[in-house]
Amino acid sequence: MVYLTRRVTFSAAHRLWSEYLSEDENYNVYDKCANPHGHGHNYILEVTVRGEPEPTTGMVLNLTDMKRIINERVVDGVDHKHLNYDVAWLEGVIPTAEMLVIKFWERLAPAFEGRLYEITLHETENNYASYRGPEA
Ligand SMILES: Nc1nc2c(c(=O)[nH]1)N=C([C@H](O)[C@H](O)COP(=O)(O)OP(=O)(O)OP(=O)(O)O)CN2
Ligand SMILES: [Zn+2]
Repeated sequence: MVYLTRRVTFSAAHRLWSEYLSEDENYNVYDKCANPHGHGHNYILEVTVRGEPEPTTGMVLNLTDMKRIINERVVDGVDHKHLNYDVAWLEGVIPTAEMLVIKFWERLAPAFEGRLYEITLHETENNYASYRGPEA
C-alpha cells in the first residue's frame, strides 16, 4: 500500500463563536478568537490517498488530477473567504480546524472513490487537525 499526499495552501478569515453559548461563554471559551472582526490564517491542507500503484502507469492516482479535485472541491471555495459568512457549504459550522477537516472530507471523499485516507489541516505553525473519515 502506498500513501500519496498533495499539499495546498489557502488564506481565509474566521471567527470562533457558538450560537449554543452565551456571549460571556463565547468569550470565555474562544477568548481572542471570538473577536467580532475575525482574524485570518494561512492554512496548509494535506490530502492523502492510498492504494497500489497501477502497473501500467506507476501511479496510485495522478497528482495533477488530485490538484484539480482539491482545488475545485475545496480551495476555490474557501481561499480569501470569510469562513463564517462566505461559503454556503460551511453555513452553521463553527470553523475550527476540527470542523473544517470533517467538512473537507465530506466534499473530497466522493471524488476519490474510496481511496481518500487522511486530511490534515494546519491552522498555524503549531496547531493542526487530522481526520480519517467516519468510523466504519
Ligand atoms: N480545538 C481548537 N481550538 C482552537 C482552534 C481550533 O481550530 N480548534 N483555533 C484557534 C484559533 O483560531 C487559532 O488557531 C489559535 O491561535 P493561537 O492560540 O494564537 O495559536 P498560535 O499557534 O498562533 O499560537 P502560538 O502562541 O504561536 O502557539 C484557537 N483554539
Ligand atoms: Zn483562528
